[in-house]
Amino acid sequence: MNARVVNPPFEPDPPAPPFIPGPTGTHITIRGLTKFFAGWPLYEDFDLDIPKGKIVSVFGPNGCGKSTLINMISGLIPIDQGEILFDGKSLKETKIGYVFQNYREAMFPWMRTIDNIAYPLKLEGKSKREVDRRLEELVASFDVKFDLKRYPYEMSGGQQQTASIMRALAPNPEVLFLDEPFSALDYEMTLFIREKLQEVFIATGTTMMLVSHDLEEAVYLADEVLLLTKRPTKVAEILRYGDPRPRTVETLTSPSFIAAKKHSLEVFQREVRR
Ligand SMILES: Nc1ncnc2c1ncn2[C@@H]1O[C@H](COP(=O)(O)OP(=O)(O)OP(=O)(O)O)[C@@H](O)[C@H]1O
Repeated sequence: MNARVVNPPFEPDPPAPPFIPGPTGTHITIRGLTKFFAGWPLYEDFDLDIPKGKIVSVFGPNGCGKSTLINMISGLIPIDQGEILFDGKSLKETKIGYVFQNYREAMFPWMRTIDNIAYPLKLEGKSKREVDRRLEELVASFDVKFDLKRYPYEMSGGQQQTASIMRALAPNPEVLFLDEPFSALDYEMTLFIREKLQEVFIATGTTMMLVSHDLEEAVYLADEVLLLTKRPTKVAEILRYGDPRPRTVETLTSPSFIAAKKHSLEVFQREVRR
């Protein structure tokens, strides 16, 4: 008689590896992050610790997944596998802000700029008094000289991006993600917004993750430069850069800045050629 196996033996999934927390001072812990696009791995079993109260610049070869990384951490793109925790909490329990490269599509065109900035506060159910107080604080800290009653499309690119950053910061996020926030701006506006961002960072200590194509900008703002490999993407190196803040035009010619930039460039070139 032929023995026929009707039900194959039950094989439970292998147990998930134990979650290993990051070192003291870690804000975002990423473990076993896996993401495939069209059957091709972009990230596979990727681990990373992002420190709290620091600016981390993400830099790496074209298409290595810089934007996808911050989009996965911020929940804009789903992950295939892995775990991402913010101070041990899930994304749902964490307040985050996001600044897009394309500010023209980031604002609601039917709302005045001031209402765009107030929008996340209203979503949180803040009273008119609380909203007005927070808006006043933001206007003061960004030294806003333009009319926020105008619609976004009536303002310059730099003014729109300033307003986008104000909106992202309005609810006092625990983490701010910025995807090439300066790449569509002229140099003067880039310098202005970069300084404002640095001032806000000094005042609030908000953890920030910044994707940048510009190595000078990436290093200038960073406490850590996260240098990535080509895909399947790994951490090539994490470069710590500790010049005191506020960093100024003089910083750009300091030996430590030049050394950090040179080293980052060497790692980048090594990875591009690999
Ligand atoms: N929705 C998608 N479907 C398929 N492939 C995708 C998708 N999104 C991104 N990719 C691919 O994943 C890779 C990483 O994209 P991503 O935009 O994150 O890289 P990046 O490092 O930010 O790129 P760049 O340096 O060009 O700004 C690229 O090869 C891209 O083509």
